[in-house]
Amino acid sequence: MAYFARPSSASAAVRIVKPNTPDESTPAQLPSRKDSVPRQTQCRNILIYGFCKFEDKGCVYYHPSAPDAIQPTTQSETPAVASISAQAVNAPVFIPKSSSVNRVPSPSPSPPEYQAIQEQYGYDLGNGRLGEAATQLEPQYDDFSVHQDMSYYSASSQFFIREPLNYHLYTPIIPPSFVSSTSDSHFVPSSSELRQLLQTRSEDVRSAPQVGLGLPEEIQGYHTLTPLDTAATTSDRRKLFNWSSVVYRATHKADGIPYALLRVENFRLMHQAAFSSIEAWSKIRHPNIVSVHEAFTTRSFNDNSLVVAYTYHPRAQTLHDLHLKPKSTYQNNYSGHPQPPPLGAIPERTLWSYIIQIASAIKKVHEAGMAARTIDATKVLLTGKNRRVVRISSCGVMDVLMYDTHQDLHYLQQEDLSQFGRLVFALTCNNPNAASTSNFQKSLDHMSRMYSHDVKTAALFLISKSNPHKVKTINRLYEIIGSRITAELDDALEATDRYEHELTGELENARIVRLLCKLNFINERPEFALDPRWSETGDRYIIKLFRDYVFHQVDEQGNPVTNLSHVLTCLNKLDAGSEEKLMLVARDEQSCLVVSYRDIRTCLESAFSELARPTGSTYTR
Ligand SMILES: Nc1ncnc2c1ncn2[C@@H]1O[C@H](COP(=O)(O)OP(=O)(O)OP(=O)(O)O)[C@@H](O)[C@H]1O
Repeated sequence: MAYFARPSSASAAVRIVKPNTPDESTPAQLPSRKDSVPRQTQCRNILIYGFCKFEDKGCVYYHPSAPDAIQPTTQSETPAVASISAQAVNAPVFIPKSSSVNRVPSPSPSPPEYQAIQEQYGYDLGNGRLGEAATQLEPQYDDFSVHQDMSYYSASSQFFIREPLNYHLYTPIIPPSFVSSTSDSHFVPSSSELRQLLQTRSEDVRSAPQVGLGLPEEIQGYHTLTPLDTAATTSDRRKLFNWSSVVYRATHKADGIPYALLRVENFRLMHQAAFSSIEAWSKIRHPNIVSVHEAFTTRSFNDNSLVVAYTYHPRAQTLHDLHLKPKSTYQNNYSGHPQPPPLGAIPERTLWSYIIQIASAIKKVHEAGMAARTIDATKVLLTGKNRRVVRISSCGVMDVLMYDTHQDLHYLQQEDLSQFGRLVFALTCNNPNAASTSNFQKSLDHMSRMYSHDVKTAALFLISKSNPHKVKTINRLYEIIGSRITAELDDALEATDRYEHELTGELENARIVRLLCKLNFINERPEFALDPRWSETGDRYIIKLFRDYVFHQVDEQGNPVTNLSHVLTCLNKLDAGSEEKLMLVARDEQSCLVVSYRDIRTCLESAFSELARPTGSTYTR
């Protein structure tokens, strides 16, 4: 067998090739200085295997006695060169046993060392969502398969040992022990449901509008108007005070982002100053308030319409549609007897979440010297089922509509709290009119039976009349609900952990995509620099063989191996520049190269920078 050191300084690859007969030549496969070998260079077999089978059979490299052997880390001297000996050329041909057996053992570290690293850092070769995807795409690959490379550290001696990756370059998934719960929680659904949720939202944003609705093509830069109202007919629509309103989803041409347009029909703006409140609202940013962007009037709907543009929350549902629309027999079911929560009753934990979030929004608005004026089940949106975030919508529109009435701010703020109280009554009793005089006592009894004393106290405080001795303010509500805020905060923090956990799983994806892009930029570019053998020589050839190793392996029956975890493992190691060696086999199986992932990474970087070089590159045509 003949060994050729790849003379390029960029790579320490060991090339093992079938010897050529004198008239055979493979100029393109071997680097230009291929016929010289460094006689004083330590044989790479010593480095890799600890011995060289061919030491006495023609191997031209230096074979030190055991104590003299140069450790891999110190091997950086300038190699001397020498010609290949005749024996070397006639050495037996290396024939790989099977194309899938490409692993080469590597000397360090010891398995316990690696295990310690693994335990300490929770390091996972196939980490990330793509790792999960592997199991999803390939159900036949069980957990063991995804983590098959970790099996090197089983007791069985038939497994090879791998070097650890540069684990500091990796971001392991947060170990489950640090995430209080990875299952469905108050705020965050299970991983797969979260995925589905995000997909449905994205689908919602891209859904095509109905045709033939006679809506304007574009108003004030907003196009693709799609009505969002759930009312079956126009007459079923609720009124916004005395005005009919309709909500559209529309995309703005400047940023391509969808917005919710609230249109008030037949409204004539008398004073431009009425828009001053919209300006004030557009400065309010709060997680429980649907952000206001702008307002304008238009005649595009063949009337005088007022339009206010808000942030669009895909798949948002009003609390009314979710909890109060008649769909169960529970509505107005005041039997007077204790009863289990009926189907559709809001669990107390959820109710508190709503109360705390709405209170927080009102506090923000009142502290800004404004009033919300739309604390109503038809205007509070739930944006996401598990992540029970509620947001007050339609803010600012009442200020414009009622501009002429000049209402007192204190009165409006008191009214916000009363509206809030009526909302709590409605939600606890599944009845929009639960706080009306005729229903009041029955509703209170019902609330007492179904919910804790604190709910009743908060609801009564909110609908009570303010008096000089006991002024009703949002801050006073906080004194009542304070003890419940801790649970909400805990859940919110847990949700943050969960989201970070989910995000971490996605973190590596970008690196993998970048690597794939680079590989694809480089591979198969016969036209580059008018050189049809561009991919067949030098660094590019190694990259091409690596691509085959990663993607084009076949099993013993010749079937393509489509194991995504193998792909991810290889790409992760390439990205980390692991010193681990692998054997790359030419397609004709007549030659192979032993290289480290670090070598391949160097080749990749150099080939890519050659491609990406702005000047001097002829690939600009
Ligand atoms: N900012 C928004 N993002 C996403 N959806 C929204 C937004 N604002 C309102 N919607 C949706 O638009 C629909 C209509 O909102 P609207 O305020 O008119 O409610 P409504 O009074 O219940 O309507 P309806 O006229 O159907 O009775 C609701 O289903 C609501 O979920």
